[in-house]
Amino acid sequence: MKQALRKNRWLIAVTVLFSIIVSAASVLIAILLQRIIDAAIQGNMELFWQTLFFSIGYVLLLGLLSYIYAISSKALIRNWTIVIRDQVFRGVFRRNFEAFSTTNTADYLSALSNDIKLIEENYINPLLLTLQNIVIFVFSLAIMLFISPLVTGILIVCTVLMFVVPSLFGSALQNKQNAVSEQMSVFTLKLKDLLSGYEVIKSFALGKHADRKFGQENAAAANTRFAADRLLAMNESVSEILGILTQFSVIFIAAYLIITGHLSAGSLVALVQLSNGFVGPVLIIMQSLPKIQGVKPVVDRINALADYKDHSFQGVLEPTFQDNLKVSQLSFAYDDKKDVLLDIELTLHKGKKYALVGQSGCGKSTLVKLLTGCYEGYNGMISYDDVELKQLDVERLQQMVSTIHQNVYMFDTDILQNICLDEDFSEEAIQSAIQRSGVNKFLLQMPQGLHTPVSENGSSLSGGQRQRIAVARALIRNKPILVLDEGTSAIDMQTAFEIESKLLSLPGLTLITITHNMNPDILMMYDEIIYMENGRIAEMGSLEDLLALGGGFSRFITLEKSAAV
Ligand SMILES: Nc1ncnc2c1ncn2[C@@H]1O[C@H](COP(=O)(O)OP(=O)(O)OP(=O)(O)O)[C@@H](O)[C@H]1O
Repeated sequence: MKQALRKNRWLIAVTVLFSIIVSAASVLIAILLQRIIDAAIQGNMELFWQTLFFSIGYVLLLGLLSYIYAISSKALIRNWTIVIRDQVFRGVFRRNFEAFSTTNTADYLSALSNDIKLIEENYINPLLLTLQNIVIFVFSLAIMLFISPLVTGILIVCTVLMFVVPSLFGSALQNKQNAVSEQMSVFTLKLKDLLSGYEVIKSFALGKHADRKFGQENAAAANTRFAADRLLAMNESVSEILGILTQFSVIFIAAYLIITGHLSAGSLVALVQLSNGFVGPVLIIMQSLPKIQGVKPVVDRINALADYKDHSFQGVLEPTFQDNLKVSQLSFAYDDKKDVLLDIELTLHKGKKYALVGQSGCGKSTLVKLLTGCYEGYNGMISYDDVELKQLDVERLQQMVSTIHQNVYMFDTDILQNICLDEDFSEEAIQSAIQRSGVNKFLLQMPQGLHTPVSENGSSLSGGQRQRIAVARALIRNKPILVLDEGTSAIDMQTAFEIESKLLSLPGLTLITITHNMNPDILMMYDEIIYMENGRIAEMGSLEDLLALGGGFSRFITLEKSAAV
């Protein structure tokens, strides 16, 4: 937040300056009114014309100044919104894999939309209003003191009373605003869940259930907002009543002073006008301060997201992978309760091909995530060319690895952009990647070819087509390490075989394939099969060696094959 405001300091200065000028100038209306009324009562035609011409010029100038203020304050809000959204977005992407996945993405969405809007409405706007009204208040006070110290004294007493109100509502409102933000976050989360689950809801005919769930969340969000608005309304009404009482006091006392000959009629009009400029600002400040106070937890949350610093993996050494990747006595638990990986000993050599197999949940994906620097909290050692991973610059390490996941995310653009992902590649590289991945096979059926739109998360493509695009995405980058996390599971057997065979024949590439495909024709092409059981490496060797061993892997492959039949 502070940085976002600092970046706009010139615009803030202009806005504040014009806010002061416009506010001060608007107070002078009272003096003009006093002069017109007194001129009329005294029958002073010269003063009348003088004041009339001055008033016309004054109103035109005030209009122009107000316009400049309005434009600069809107530009300030626009710039602030751009900067703060950018900062929150970058803060989210500064999170490492582990930190990112501990928060639901709906929370990030809610912060970037609802929370920023809440801050604009309940922090930035009230802050500008408060400043403007402080200026009006001070100028009105000065002129009123000049016209009638007695009336001013009474006004001050009433105003002190009015200031007590916001402090009564402040902390209650803070809790309510916080609840609104939290409830909106829950609402966004549920809504995202329901929309993402569209297919499941439709295919299981769960429309009514979805309606009911949405209805509950919708009502809960609206009711939480209403609870905060109810308190705001009470705060505003109490302030309003106090304001009216104050104005009545001024009029009655001023009227008394006119009757006793201590005040002119013009001064009464000026005092009434000034009391508006005195009470009005106090009212606005009273309504604005609780809003500013109330939205503080939301501001804190946005600050925490924008200023997020990743303290994991502080290593700075340039990673290399000339020879090997070693793992020694590696253990890991996600939640400090149960070890997901235990005493892993492993050496992977550059250019070799490894198949990682084992029952679902035995820790295959977790092992690969640790090898590629996704989680830092492991015990034991992972080293690239004998340098511990924690000493390496992990961002650069991750640039050496391409991963093809089972569930491929597709951006809502076309096929080409989903392969290149905003990077520039030569025509030759693109053609080579689409050939080797098998993308060319289905492009023939598409009139727009590589420029065919894929729709939201690739919904206009089949699972296999999405996976082939993911393979092209990885191949075009030519990284030394490729992780295939069941990355061809949705492709037909023949194409999957072709793709995997091509990957297996790339000489410099180190391939780690997590697979449930127990086809011996493919498995025999791997240099080593790493068979895992309950978080440990149970067996490791070529297909031939492991089958000859007749241990856990042999039983596993037999079971998998019979399950597939
Ligand atoms: N982010 C996470 N937080 C907590 N536990 C997790 C997380 N990811 C995985 N696990 C747990 O860790 C264990 C190993 O999961 P992992 O995904 O590594 O298994 P896997 O062998 O790759 O399974 P599969 O073959 O089904 O993909 C499982 O018990 C799983 O529930």
